[in-house]
Amino acid sequence: MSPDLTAILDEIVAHMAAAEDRGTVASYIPELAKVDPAQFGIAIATADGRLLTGGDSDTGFSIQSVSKVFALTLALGKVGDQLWDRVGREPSGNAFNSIVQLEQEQGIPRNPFINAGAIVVADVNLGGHQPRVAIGEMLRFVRYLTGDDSVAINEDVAASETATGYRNMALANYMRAFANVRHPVDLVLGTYFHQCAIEMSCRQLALAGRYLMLDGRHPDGGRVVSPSRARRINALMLTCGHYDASGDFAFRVGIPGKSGVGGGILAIVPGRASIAVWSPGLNDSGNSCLGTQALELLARRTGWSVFSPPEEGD
Ligand SMILES: NC(=O)CC[C@H](N)C(=O)O
Repeated sequence: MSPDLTAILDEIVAHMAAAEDRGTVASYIPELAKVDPAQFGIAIATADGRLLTGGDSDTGFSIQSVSKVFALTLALGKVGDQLWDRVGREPSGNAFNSIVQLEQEQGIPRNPFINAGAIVVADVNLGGHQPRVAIGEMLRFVRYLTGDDSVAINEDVAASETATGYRNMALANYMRAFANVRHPVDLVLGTYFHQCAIEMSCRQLALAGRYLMLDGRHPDGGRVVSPSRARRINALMLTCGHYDASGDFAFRVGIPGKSGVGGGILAIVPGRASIAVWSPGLNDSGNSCLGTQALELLARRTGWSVFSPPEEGD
């Protein structure tokens, strides 16, 4: 029997409204520190074309590292498997902005979902163009996936991170020393900071993720990526999407997911659902505190962990 998603969403929204520990809003990007931690939103786009929403599902937030999924998809479209010569596919076991492995591993980041890996991906997406070309391409891609041309970049957030992104500057310069960043560092970071500053609501983000639940197809019938590429992106989300808490997320939720310091998480249940949750307060690993709890409850109520046996009749 398929789960009663409306009742489950109501339960999740009520539960999150009553939560006392809501985590801490990211403050290292000053513009993000201004966001009200009381908010919580959720949206579920199902494979059969429904869209269910709850809480602050239409409020825009900074997608931050969730953008790494879309950037990876674009970069794989440009250079294919050659990308893996420059970025690994292993969980890092370190914080999202860590630099420690880069020296031992000759400037090759562990995976495309930590900052170092996403900076290499941005370098690929820059592809000899000016940042505004690469940023425009990214925005058009996300709008196409969402089916909504109102998705935009929050320039204040991009400027805020440009002014304070010392760690990312260090990572990019360090990789440039290994020739794994090939464009000037300021251009690569300009691209990266703007992709992180894309603003979306849970409703828009759940819609944008549909190609990953549909084996690489856009719901309009077009192909975004091949089925095997969609499966591989989902595999990376499961193993690397929550930094050094990826194992814990797989243990508690069991669904491929990618988080961002804006408090958003995109989670993909292959063949079933594309889910976006958002609550700005983060836990110690930099992942949304209530967002993680909401997905844990959702997975329990629906049986949507990818490790669950298929439902009878599936
Ligand atoms: N985890 C994140 O969302 C990090 C993204 C952020 N723009 C940064 O580079 O620090």
